[in-house]
Amino acid sequence: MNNGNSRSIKIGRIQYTNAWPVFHHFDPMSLPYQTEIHSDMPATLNRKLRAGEIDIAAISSYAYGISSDTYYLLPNLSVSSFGRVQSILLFLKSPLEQVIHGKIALTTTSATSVNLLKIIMEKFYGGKPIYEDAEPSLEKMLENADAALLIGDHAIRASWVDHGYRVLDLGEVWNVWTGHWMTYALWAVHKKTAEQYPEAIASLYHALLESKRHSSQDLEPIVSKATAEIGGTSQYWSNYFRHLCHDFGPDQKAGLQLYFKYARELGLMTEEVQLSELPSLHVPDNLSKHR
Ligand SMILES: C=C(O[C@@H]1C=C(C(=O)O)C=C[C@H]1O)C(=O)O
Repeated sequence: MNNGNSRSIKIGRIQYTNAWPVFHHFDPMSLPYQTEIHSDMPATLNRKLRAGEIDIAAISSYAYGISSDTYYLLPNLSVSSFGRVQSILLFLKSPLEQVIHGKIALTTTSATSVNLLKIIMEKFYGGKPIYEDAEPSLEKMLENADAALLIGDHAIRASWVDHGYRVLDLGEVWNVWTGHWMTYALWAVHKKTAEQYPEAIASLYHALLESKRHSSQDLEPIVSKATAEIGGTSQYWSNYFRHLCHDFGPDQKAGLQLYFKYARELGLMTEEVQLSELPSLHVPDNLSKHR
């Protein structure tokens, strides 16, 4: 159905399980306007949103930070953790003392975590490693690097293999050093799209919130789906989803602003970031089936 929109709204969906609680019960077909779903790795969605190839997406919080003037944030949506996240992992082939001055292979799928790793290596550990981008495949990455950073399901699968490498959970390291939350992903919409199609974006936003609410009340559907599609036990996935937080309140904002501050201090970004949220809108009945 096309309810007055002259074109479909293009939505970017992170393929990794960490975003499932927000997307699983989100049915774009139930929205009263046309949509197009782009299901991709975070780094691809960052690029597509930046290029205007999509209108609204879950993207790396770092990617939001460097383009925050052109996007609105969808309030109270994120992928965050307080401490261990279990899917942002540095696998160490060499001892840590060697890694911090050695070579680290970085997954090409990430933006937040590669910069979080730089903050940890350089600001917290006082090192200066060489970084090299690589496809997310642990053994290949470690062929000529001292350590390898993987995120999302690539990290989860690699953590199940009995390879004997020491593993650092970057959510945990961040929390130990700062006492803060860490936010890895945010939902952003082009200001232009939000201004042109305010009701469509508001109803889409409400559908995402509704999916998040549904998942938080009952993890079973996403736990079963993850077990069937990725493997592992239902205990593993229940524990994984329980440790993730998909809200974005004052505590998560404070942690993310500290990350942005450290990133600026290291020259990884230049501007201060205003977290400007989508202005709240009344969703007319005919545009929301999700209230
Ligand atoms: C929690 C995670 O957060 C992800 C990390 C991202 C990044 O490093 O840029 C982007 C999106 C998130 O989905 C994860 O990868 O497991």
